[in-house]
Order: sequence, then structure tokens, then C-alpha cells
Amino acid sequence: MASLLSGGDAGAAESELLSSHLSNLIPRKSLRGLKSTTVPGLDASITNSEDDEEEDIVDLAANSLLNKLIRQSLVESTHRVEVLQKDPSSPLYSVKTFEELRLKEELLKGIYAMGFNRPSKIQEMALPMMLAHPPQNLIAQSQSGTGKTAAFVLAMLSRVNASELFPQCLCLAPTYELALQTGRVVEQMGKFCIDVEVMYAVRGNRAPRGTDITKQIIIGTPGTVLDWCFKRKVIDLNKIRVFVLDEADVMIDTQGFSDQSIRIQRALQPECQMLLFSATFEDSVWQFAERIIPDPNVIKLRKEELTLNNIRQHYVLCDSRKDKYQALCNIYGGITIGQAIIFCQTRRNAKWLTVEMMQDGHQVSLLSGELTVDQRASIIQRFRDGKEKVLITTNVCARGIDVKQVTIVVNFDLPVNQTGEPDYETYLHRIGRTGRFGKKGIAFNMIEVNNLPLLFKIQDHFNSQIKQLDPDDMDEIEKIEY
Ligand SMILES: Nc1ncnc2c1ncn2[C@@H]1O[C@H](COP(=O)(O)OP(=O)(O)OP(=O)(O)O)[C@@H](O)[C@H]1O
Repeated sequence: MASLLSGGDAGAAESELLSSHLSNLIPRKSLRGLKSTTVPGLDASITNSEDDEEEDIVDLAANSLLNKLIRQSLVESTHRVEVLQKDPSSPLYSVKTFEELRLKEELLKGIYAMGFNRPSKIQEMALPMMLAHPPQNLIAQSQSGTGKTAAFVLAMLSRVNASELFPQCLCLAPTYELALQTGRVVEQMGKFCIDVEVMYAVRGNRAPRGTDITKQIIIGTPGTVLDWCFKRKVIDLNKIRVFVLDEADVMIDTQGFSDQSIRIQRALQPECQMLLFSATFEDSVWQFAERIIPDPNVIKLRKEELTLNNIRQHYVLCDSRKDKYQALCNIYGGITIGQAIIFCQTRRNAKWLTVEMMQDGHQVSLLSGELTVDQRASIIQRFRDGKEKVLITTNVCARGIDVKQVTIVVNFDLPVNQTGEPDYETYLHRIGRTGRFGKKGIAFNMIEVNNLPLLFKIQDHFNSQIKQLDPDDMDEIEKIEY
């Protein structure tokens, strides 16, 4: 899928960064007074607002788009693909090459032009089912980046008849931006399928009045698609051969989208192939999937588990925010750090810390909820490329970022939920690593005394030790290894 960002040489960057020493960023008071506009991410959030006191709310659609924008390659998994066939007696095929799928020549060319050599793990099982005759319905779940979009785009392109000038494939996406991303994949993969065209049924894009749509593939959001089908009557649902519901988990999170999608699905012919994709599979997604996809095959690829096993966790007891910052500076001065991510609970705290660190001469960037997704993607990319050593962020990005060279995570504030209890999931997402890539890491929790019980709850919950550290004991700090 097209990325708006250019990739960096992660390996080289990593070794360079690991060998650098943050003590060369030791406070330089002379830098105080530097213009804050030199900090990526601070520009957009320079003014304080009431929102600052609030925590950033995780927006699933924005997170999903961010993931697509910053992804550099296929996400591999060590888990086996689990398959549940609607007809268990029919043989189960999997493919190791794209040739085995007997695709149209121009489609195969498009796949190779995208640099795909062989099917991803989920594609090995999903593609034979999706391309089977007669068409089969499918519900597929696997984490973001495992090749779902490429799989259903391939299915749509292989079922389209370029000489028939009417909509034949319909793909529903939760937002305009996500629809565009899928459209880009159609355009790339279908580069050699001349005469196959895509149209976006999204708000702001007008359906041609009085004239029929001649494009074969329609990608759109449920509301606009519904409007084009039933009010404007420019899409004939009877003629749709492939119906795709992408990002089902995000879709059901958006008010009205489930019902609108079901209304569209109800008007399709029984022989229309129906495909549903989701990155997660909570019960609510599953219930929706079963309502909307009749007689499905089901494919699941479990996500790699996050673990705290290879993380050394510490906590530092502090009296105030200023005290937390001082402790942070001491730790930085004492140990060799590649890159660090610092999490704050509110935007206000994140901004405050960004300004403090910047004025003390650290190379920092700020990633918070008021930035656009494109701005966030560009900040993450700069950080990945090593342009800044420290990334300060709020909860909004706890789950989206995967920067392999990060060895230090700091909870400047502990994650808590609305009832004031520890948010264990977020804690795990902030500092956990997948067991498979089990690189070591260190986590520091900056704790004000009244929050100590929260820390102990986290310790008990994960049954893993969090060691107290004296921020003034430089000998002890220097002994920390990772
Ligand atoms: N068989 C393949 N070989 C190599 N790269 C692939 C293959 N299939 C997909 N990719 C690439 O891997 C990345 C992830 O694929 P894709 O976007 O299809 O995953 P996804 O599961 O749909 O993720 P999301 O849910 O975030 O959209 C993309 O950059 C895509 O171009």
C-alpha cells in the first residue's frame, strides 16, 4: 500500500542511535528561551486550551489510518492461521505462490510490480477461498499489516469484467481517508488492468445525476453508498458480485454504520460474494460479522502476545511534576539511551514537559491528539529516522507506535482509567514487547507518593517486579543495564 512517507535504513539508524549517549544532551541552560516552534508537533499545539486537561481519546479510524501511513512492510506472525470452513468436508487449499492462483496475466504483473513475491500467511489460506468457484463468503481477522487489504483487492480485481461498464464490486470503509487508501491499492495492483476504474462514494463526491456510473469498483462510506444506491439510484446492488466490508471493528464503533451496512447487504443478490475483514475480534465484531455475512468461512490469525518479561521496570518516587522532571534528567545523565518515548496522561502535561526538555537542550518531538493524522505520521517517521531522540506523547499514540530502536519507555504519568484505577492494558501496550522480537527494554515510572498504590496494583496484576530507584544515586543509575 502506498505510504506517504519514505522509509529509513532502520538497521543503520539503530546502531547509530544505540551508540549515542544522551548525556550529550545534558541540560544546556543557555538554550532556554529557544523558540518552541523548533519542536516537531509543538507548533500545532502551542496554544493552551481547555482540551489540554483532557486525555486524548483513542480514535480507531485515525489509528488505523496512521498504521497504514507509517507501515513499512508486511507484519509477519509466528502463529498458525486458524480456519473454520462452512463445509468441513470440502478440501482445504492453501497456496505458496501467486502463480498457483491462476490469475489474469495483467493482475499477476501488478502484484509483482508491487514487490510481492509470495502470499502472506493469511493470504495463503484466504486467497484460494476468495477466488474459488462458486464464490465463497469469508470473515477474516488478523492484525493490521498482515495483508488483508491486498487480498480482497486481488479478489475484486480478479472478478471484475472490464468490458462491462457498471459497478460490480462494492467496498465499504469507515472513513473517506481509509477508502482512499484502499483505492490506492486497487490502482497500484490494477495498474495493468486497463479499463478497470475505481470511484469513491464518499461525502463531497457527487454522484453523476441522471447518468449511470460506469466504473466497476466502488469504494465508499456506508452513508454515502446507501444514498447512491437507494436515493440517487446510481448503483444497482443487484449487479454487485463482490461486497467487501473492511475494518469491521472500526465500522461498528461508528454510530449508524452497522445498520447502514446491513441495509446495503440485504439488497444484494444471494450469489454476491460477501467478505468481511477486521483487525480485532471482540464479541461485538463477531456478532456483527455473523449478522451480515451468510454461510461464511472464517479465517483467524492470532496476534503476537505482548509481554513484560524482557522489560526491566523501575519506579522513582517524586513529590511534584517538577521533581519528576528533575529525576528524569538525572536518569538521562546517567545511562546510555538510544531513543526514548515518554507518556503523559494529559496534553497539558505533555506540552509542559516538551517545553521544559526543549529549553534544556534535548531533541524532542511531541505527538498528541490535536495533530492531524498526516502530521502524526510525519512525526513518527522523523523519530524512526532518529531525527529526535525523545518522543513525548499522550495515550492517543500508546498503541500505534512501533519503533524498534526504542529501548526506554517512561511513564511520566501512570495510565489510569476513568474510575481512577490503573489502566493495565495501556500499561502493557506502552512498555510491552512481543515475545518473538524479545529485545530488552527499560521502563521508568515517575510516581507521586499518592499514586504509589496504583503502581503496586500494576505490579500485582502483571506479577512482575517494579524496582524502586533513587534518582539521586548516580552509582545505582549507572549500574542499570539493558
Ligand atoms: N504478499 C505480500 N508480500 C509482500 N508485501 C505485502 C504482501 N501483501 C501485502 N503486502 C504489503 O504489506 C503491507 C500490509 O498489507 P495490507 O495493507 O494488505 O495489510 P492489512 O492487513 O490490510 O492491514 P490494515 O488492516 O492496516 O489495512 C502493505 O504495505 C502491503 O503492500
